[in-house]
Amino acid sequence: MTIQISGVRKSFKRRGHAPQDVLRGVDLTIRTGEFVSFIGHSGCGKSTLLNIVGGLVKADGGSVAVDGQVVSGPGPDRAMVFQNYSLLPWLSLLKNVRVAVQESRPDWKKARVDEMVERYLTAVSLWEHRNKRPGQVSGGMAQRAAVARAFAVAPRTLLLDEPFGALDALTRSRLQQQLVDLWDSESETETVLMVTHGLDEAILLADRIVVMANLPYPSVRTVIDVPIPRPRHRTTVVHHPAYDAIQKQLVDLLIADNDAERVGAGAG
Ligand SMILES: Nc1ncnc2c1ncn2[C@@H]1O[C@H](COP(=O)(O)OP(=O)(O)OP(=O)(O)O)[C@@H](O)[C@H]1O
Repeated sequence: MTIQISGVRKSFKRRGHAPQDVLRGVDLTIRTGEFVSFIGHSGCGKSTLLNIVGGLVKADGGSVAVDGQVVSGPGPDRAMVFQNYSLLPWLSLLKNVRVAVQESRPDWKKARVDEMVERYLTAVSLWEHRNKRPGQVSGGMAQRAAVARAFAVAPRTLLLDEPFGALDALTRSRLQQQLVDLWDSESETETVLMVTHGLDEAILLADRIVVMANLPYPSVRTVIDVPIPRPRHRTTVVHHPAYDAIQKQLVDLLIADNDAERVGAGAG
């Protein structure tokens, strides 16, 4: 499904201050089947943009259209995964996934719900832990349950907001692989948008990396193609001839943005 982001603007009111512009005219087209990462300094509006695409936050201006339909709220075609799992702590992993599927897909028969819940809890190796509550499992397992929950509603687009940011490096790398495997599998999920702070994670996973700019002009700074063929593996991807150049470009852009923000803050 094509996601067309056109002139999206957003500002937030701040008590005792002028409203803060968080996004000033974002234009971006995301094609069906793409994996797009969003990177930029803290506070540059990455989560806000993802939430606008997810229909959780309303833009002040501009629009997001999915396959030509303007987004006016959340929908089962777009599932989100957040850094803090956002599982319901009083429900088992199984019930967390099942409740989400039942709410998102009220038209599905029980057999279809059960099949999707089992398929994705099994795919993330949690079926035998399905009766445990989130507080009884590790952070990595809880995040796997959140990933299973997102895939189980069969969204065509997955929106990931720093999903692995709170995990240790080893767990993070396993989950990155599981995510790509699920995306590559026969899942209905075609397109992935992922906010990340990890340059390596962005290069490993993305077809394109959207670098967001900070104040004084928060928007899309540039979009970088990652022409590294799939399947990619973290141990080999770093040896690809394009890897170092992309990493350097990202570092340079982020440093330049830091400097621009300092100048902007000084001028203001
Ligand atoms: N609901 C809100 N009310 C007021 N301000 C908000 C709200 N949501 C976000 N902001 C502000 O908007 C700016 C952008 O926030 P956002 O979370 O989109 O940034 P981000 O790039 O995702 O940051 P991070 O990388 O730290 O998660 C921040 O200054 C934040 O404080």
